[in-house]
Amino acid sequence: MGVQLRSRTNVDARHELERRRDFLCAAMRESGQHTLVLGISGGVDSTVAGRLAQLAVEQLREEGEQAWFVAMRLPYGVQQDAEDAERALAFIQPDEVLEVNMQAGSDALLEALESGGLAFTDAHQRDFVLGNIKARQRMVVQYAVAGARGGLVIGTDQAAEALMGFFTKYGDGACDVAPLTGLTKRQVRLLGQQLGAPAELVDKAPTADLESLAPQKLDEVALGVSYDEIDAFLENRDVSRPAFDTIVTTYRRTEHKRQLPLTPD
Ligand SMILES: Nc1ncnc2c1ncn2[C@@H]1O[C@H](COP(=O)(O)OP(=O)(O)OC[C@H]2O[C@@H]([n+]3cccc(C(=O)O)c3)[C@H](O)[C@@H]2O)[C@@H](O)[C@H]1O
Ligand SMILES: Nc1ncnc2c1ncn2[C@@H]1O[C@H](COP(=O)(O)OP(=O)(O)OP(=O)(O)O)[C@@H](O)[C@H]1O
Ligand SMILES: [Mg+2]
Repeated sequence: MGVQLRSRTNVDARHELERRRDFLCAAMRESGQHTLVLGISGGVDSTVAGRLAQLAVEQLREEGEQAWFVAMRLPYGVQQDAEDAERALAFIQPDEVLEVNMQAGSDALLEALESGGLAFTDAHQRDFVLGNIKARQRMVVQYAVAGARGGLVIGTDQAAEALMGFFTKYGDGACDVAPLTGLTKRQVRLLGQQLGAPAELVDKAPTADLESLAPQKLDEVALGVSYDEIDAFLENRDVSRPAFDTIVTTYRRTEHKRQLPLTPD
C-alpha cells in the first residue's frame, strides 16, 4: 500500500509543487500509462492532487507526449457539499469529467450481503460498514477507468491521514501514485494556496463524508484530535498530553494499514 509518513518540517510550496508534478510526469513515463484518474470530492486534498494531475498532463503534452487527466465525480446519492466539488472542478480544469453515482451499487452490495445472511449489531454498525463499502466502490470505479484508458489511479494520502490510519484499507488507501505523500494537512493547504485554489476549498474543514447517518461529519470529531495537533506532532512541535496519547494509540492500532498483508514467516 502506498501509505507512508515521510513528513518534513519546512517545505517551500513552489518547489514542492514542481517536484510533485514532475513525480507524476515521471510515473506516467516510466509506467507507459497515458492517463491519470482521480475522484474529486470538493475537499482540499483532491483539489490539490487534481490540479497537480492536470498540470502534469499539460507538461507532458508540451513535451510532445500523450497524456490525459480524467477527474471523477463519485457522489453517493446527493452530496451535501456538491457545490464545492463543482468549485474544485472549475479550478482544476480537468481534460475530462466522468460522473458515477455510487448509491445504487453500494446499496445493492449491502442488501445482497444482508440477504446472504450478514446481520449487523445496530443501525450505526450497518452505516459504518456501508461507509467503507462506498470508499471501496470508489476505488473499483477509478480502477475500471484506469483499466479502460491505460491509466494510473491517484491517491490523496498525506502524512496526517497516514499517521492516524484514517482511510479505508484498499478503499481510498489503494492507488498507483500518491503525490501528496509526506505533507501535513497545513502543507496541503499551503500548496493549494500557492496553486491559487479558492480560499473556501483551501480552508475547508476535512470530512470523509462516508456515514449516511452523520453526513459531513468532521474528521476531527471522528478522530478525537484536531489536524493542528496532528500536524504539530508530525512537525515536532508541542502537543497537549491528551492529543499525544490519542495520536500514539491510534497510530499503533492502525499500523496494519500502512503495511503489506501479513504473511507466514
Ligand atoms: N491488526 C490487524 N492486522 C491486520 N489487519 C487488520 C488488523 N486489524 C484490522 N484489520 C483489518 O482491517 C480492517 C479495518 O480497516 P478498514 O476496513 O479500513 O476500516 P476502519 O479502519 O474500521 O474504518 C475506516 C476509517 O477510516 C475513515 N476513513 C475512511 C475513508 C476515507 C476517510 C477520509 O478521511 O476521507 C476516512 C472512516 O471514517 C473510518 O473511521 C478490518 O476489518 C480487518 O479486515
Ligand atoms: N464524493 C466523492 N466524489 C469523488 N471522490 C471522492 C468523494 N469522496 C471521496 N473521494 C475520493 O476519496 C479521497 C479521500 O477522501 P478525503 O476526504 O480524505 O479527501 P478530500 O475530500 O479530498 O479532502 P479532505 O480530507 O480535506 O476532506 C478524496 O481525495 C477523493 O479522491
Ligand atoms: Mg473529504
